[in-house]
Amino acid sequence: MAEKMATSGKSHNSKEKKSYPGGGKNSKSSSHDEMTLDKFVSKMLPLIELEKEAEITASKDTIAMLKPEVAQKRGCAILNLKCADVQTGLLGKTLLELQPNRGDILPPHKLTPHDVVVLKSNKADSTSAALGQGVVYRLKDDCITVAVDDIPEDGLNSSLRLEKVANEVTYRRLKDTLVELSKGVLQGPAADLVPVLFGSKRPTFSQKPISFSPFNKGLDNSQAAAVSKALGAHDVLLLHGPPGTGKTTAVLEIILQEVKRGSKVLACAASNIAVDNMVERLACHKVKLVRLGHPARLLPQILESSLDAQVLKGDNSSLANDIRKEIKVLNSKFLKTRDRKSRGELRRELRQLGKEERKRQQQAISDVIRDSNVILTTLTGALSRQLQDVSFDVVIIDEAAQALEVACWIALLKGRRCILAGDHLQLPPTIQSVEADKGGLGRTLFERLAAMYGNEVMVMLTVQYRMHHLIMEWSSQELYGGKIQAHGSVNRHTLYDLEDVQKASATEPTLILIDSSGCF
Ligand SMILES: Nc1ncnc2c1ncn2[C@@H]1O[C@H](COP(=O)(O)OP(=O)(O)OP(=O)(O)O)[C@@H](O)[C@H]1O
Repeated sequence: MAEKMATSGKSHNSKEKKSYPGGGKNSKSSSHDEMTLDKFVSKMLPLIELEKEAEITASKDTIAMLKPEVAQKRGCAILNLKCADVQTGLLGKTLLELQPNRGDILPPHKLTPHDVVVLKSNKADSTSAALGQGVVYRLKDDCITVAVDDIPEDGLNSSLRLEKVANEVTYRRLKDTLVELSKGVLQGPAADLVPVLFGSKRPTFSQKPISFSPFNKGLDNSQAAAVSKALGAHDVLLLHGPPGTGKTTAVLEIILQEVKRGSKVLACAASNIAVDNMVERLACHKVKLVRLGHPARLLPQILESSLDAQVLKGDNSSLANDIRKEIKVLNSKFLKTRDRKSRGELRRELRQLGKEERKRQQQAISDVIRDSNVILTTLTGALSRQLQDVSFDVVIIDEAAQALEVACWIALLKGRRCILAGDHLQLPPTIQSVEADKGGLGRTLFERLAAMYGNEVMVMLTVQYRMHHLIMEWSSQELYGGKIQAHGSVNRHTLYDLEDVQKASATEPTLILIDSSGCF
């Protein structure tokens, strides 16, 4: 899935060294960069399919072809579970709490919140149909809670097992986006943005620099210039942030300035952690924001900002709460009932109530979305039902150089302007399929626009706040045209300067180069 592609695993990307993009108005783009919308769609559709197949094959390799006991040993299945409780969560989802049949704690496993899993009878072989499919919602040592759309018809009273499966939802969303991009987009909010991002219309900026009174009084000159340029961008700006130069700091200032001027902002990143980071850093400002996404995937400290938490506070959700209580009572009845006919009736009643609850919840959700100035979500989360028909004045994407271009389009189609923050000279997204990678799936929008427009749409941050100048020097010279400076607060700091670090040969020098040839 896109998030994983962006953050984990071994990349097949073969780029080893990139040159500094000294593009600009007069820079010539290679034929590789002359990408029309039609070309893009027809090129990406098969590559997405290849990537999906690669992920499915990888997951089949680890589960379906293995005996259940072996799959458990490898951490991608949990055997011998019993269903200890059934509850309802937000939007009528059913939460199944599964506990070990034997012993107090679950066996060691690699399941994490938001993994897609199937629930099977413990005795079922690898080809048997699943009782249901769901998402890991909560994990504790002694139980695992799975959110399913519908309560399984049969089998919950027997011994169960969970198996991790490939998440095809992301790929479906990527494909849906490509299809949308290819047809109705010219009437959508991004109608004027699309031609600019495909090179058939020139990007424009405000004639005069936009002055602003910063919320963050400590912005350095390059950050302030980047914010000003972003506020003056009529369609697109690339905020190029080499390591530790305060890319996210500048992004937050842009968000706050946009809200101040009355914009509705969609702020995204490829990974949940990067989105949570923005939420956490925005929370101290008086800005109406909401974080979309499954609560099981959010950092505990930002749960208050989540859609679930805000919906629960809204007036519209009290009715839904009453319905949920009713559902809970019926659910426990359902678990105890063995008679087939009564189970069927209970199921019908539960379905009806679930529908009603969803309707009420949907209203409560729409209220929160309408009243928020900033909506934060992962890129694939931007295609969620909650944002259907919602448009934005500006879409801001952090970590844009680690996100698939197709994933960026999920968010971009909802906005009139966009700001992409990232560094295309660092690692690109991870692609599982060698063929898809060769075909160009991993080439990011950030990189493509940097090559197509160069400095015409790009500003670079030039002061870094993370490392000693000697560590920075190499990358600054090799990749960033020697333009990066180390801020005074880090310019000369070493490991040894940190509290509780002992003086030693490994902590005193700034940089130790180790010849690793022959080590592997
Ligand atoms: N103007 C500034 N003055 C002082 N510290 C700053 C400034 N801008 C950024 N920093 C600090 O620099 C560090 C990096 O900032 P930030 O996380 O915004 O950068 P980034 O470029 O997004 O980082 P990364 O390299 O992880 O992508 C943070 O500790 C931040 O507080």
